[in-house]
Amino acid sequence: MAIQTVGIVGAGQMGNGIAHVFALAGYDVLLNDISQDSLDKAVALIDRNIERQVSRGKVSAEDKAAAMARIRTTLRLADLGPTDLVIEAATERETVKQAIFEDLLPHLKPSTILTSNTSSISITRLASRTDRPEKFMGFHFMNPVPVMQLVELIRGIATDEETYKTLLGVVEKLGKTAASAEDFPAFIVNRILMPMINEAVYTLYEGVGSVKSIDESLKLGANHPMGPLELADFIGLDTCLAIMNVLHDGLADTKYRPCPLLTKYVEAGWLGRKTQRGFYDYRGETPVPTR
Ligand SMILES: CC(=O)CC(=O)SCCNC(=O)CCNC(=O)[C@H](O)C(C)(C)COP(=O)(O)OP(=O)(O)OC[C@H]1O[C@@H](n2cnc3c(N)ncnc32)[C@H](O)[C@@H]1OP(=O)(O)O
Ligand SMILES: NC(=O)C1=CN([C@@H]2O[C@H](COP(=O)(O)OP(=O)(O)OC[C@H]3O[C@@H](n4cnc5c(N)ncnc54)[C@H](OP(=O)(O)O)[C@@H]3O)[C@@H](O)[C@H]2O)C=CC1
Repeated sequence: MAIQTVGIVGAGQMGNGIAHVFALAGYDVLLNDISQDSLDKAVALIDRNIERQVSRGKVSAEDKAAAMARIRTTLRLADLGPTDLVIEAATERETVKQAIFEDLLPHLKPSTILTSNTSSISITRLASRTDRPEKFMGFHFMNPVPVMQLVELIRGIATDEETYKTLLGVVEKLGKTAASAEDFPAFIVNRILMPMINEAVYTLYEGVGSVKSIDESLKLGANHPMGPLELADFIGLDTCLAIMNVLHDGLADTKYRPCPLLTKYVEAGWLGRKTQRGFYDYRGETPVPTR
């Protein structure tokens, strides 16, 4: 199936990155959020990020102007009805995602492919509550979307071959690389990455190391581009906790129990970079560890 128009639900860090790469690849993008402020911030951020690509000679000024002209925003979910592909990238909470699909379904044309950028939630379960489980897939981009090469494609139990092949073609057009994962809690990347991050939080909780020593150890001792606590702040501590809860509940194994310190940070509203405070405090000129 040919895809030209793409609706994106949720204009947070993932939604704006996804809009950025789709617009640059020539797709018409309609970005939706519940807050006008989030939509405005997302468009301003996309503009800044593409401008940086222009200044580095990676994108031409004409291509930037064309991409920005392809991005429209709306507060009304129903406006996404006529799009060919919908990518849901709202908060990592199953009830939020289910409500979005429920509200969207009456407005969708029958051929629209529905996808979720969820980090962990069952694609089969989300799909089963829609009228088109065969046209439903997990479409999992990595953060920051304009930089990361991988897209995980997750087929639910009912996803048909045409939907899978269509999304494979989209990933190719974006210039990214697809990896297929089976539909089990947190798929591949987060099944492996998130327990490591959670273990880093336990290492902090038990006093084995400080924020600084844990991050430095993994950066200098294992060549990770970011330390695990810095990466957790970058992803969002609410999202990290949500993924650990899905692993814990879905696999029923105590080895996935979320660290109580991670829960405490989320309960404090210290969600990482997006709220200016997490394992680091970002309110000053340079990040300062909070423990
Ligand atoms: C939770 C999930 O469900 C799944 C996930 O996404 S898990 C998270 C996966 N992501 C990671 O693991 C990221 C780990 N970190 C990294 O790879 C690197 O630190 C990084 C790519 C983010 C930054 O790299 P760096 O070398 O330290 O910084 P920097 O030189 O400033 O950036 C490299 C490039 O990325 C771009 N960039 C960095 N952050 C960006 C952002 N948020 N948005 C857009 N572009 C960005 C920079 O402009 C720069 O571009 P050029 O090559 O054109 O100069
Ligand atoms: N962060 C990461 O590294 C990655 C995250 N993901 C997944 O992507 C999704 C989004 O994550 P991320 O962008 O980090 O989260 P953010 O918190 O940055 O953004 C979520 C956005 O969704 C909006 N939103 C909430 N409810 C609705 C709704 N009903 N309709 C429309 N928009 C809504 C929020 O609005 P408001 O702020 O106004 O509440 C916010 O703008 C999650 O499923 C996450 O697991 C996938 C890969 C990587």
